[in-house]
Amino acid sequence: MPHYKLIYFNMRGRAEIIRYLFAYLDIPYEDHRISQDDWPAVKQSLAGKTELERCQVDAIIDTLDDFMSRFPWAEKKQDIKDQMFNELLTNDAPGFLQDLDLYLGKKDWLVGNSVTWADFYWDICSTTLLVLKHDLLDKHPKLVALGIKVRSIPVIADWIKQRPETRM
Ligand SMILES: CCC(=O)N1CCc2c(cnn2-c2cccc(F)c2)C1
Repeated sequence: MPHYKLIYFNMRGRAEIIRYLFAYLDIPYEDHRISQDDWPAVKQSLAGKTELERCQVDAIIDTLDDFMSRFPWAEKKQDIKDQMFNELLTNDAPGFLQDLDLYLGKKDWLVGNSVTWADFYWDICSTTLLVLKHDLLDKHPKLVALGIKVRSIPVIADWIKQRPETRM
């Protein structure tokens, strides 16, 4: 049984639904509650170094998630699903990727001068998009290089090595 650790603040908030599910399914987990005193240090380790960078990280995360959320993942009619996926990958993805490529520019990372979870999320989303369209990033070598940089971070590389192999 994997060891689950739920990290949130000492409040119900957005975590309580997860706590209910763990309780209902009788799944053991560590209910780690970050104190207000510890939050500044934890927050700094997770995101950008300034408020502006943190906003930029959030904006990129939401932009990636919005695009990925447009795919009808749960569509049961395969012909409809295929058509919608193809339209998104053919008609919408090029403009989305052009914008992201422009935003990355000549930087090493999407935000600031060190890795953030925006870079992580780009690698996660682009890995799935490449499964769907293998040549998707052929015109975006800098975006490909960003994914390679993320996956070369030792602890990320270790996770990828040990995670279950799944198509999506
Ligand atoms: C039936 C459900 C299903 O096939 N999937 C669930 C959604 C999903 C998959 C792969 N990426 N992805 C995703 C990632 C980030 C944001 C987002 F909205 C979606 C596969």
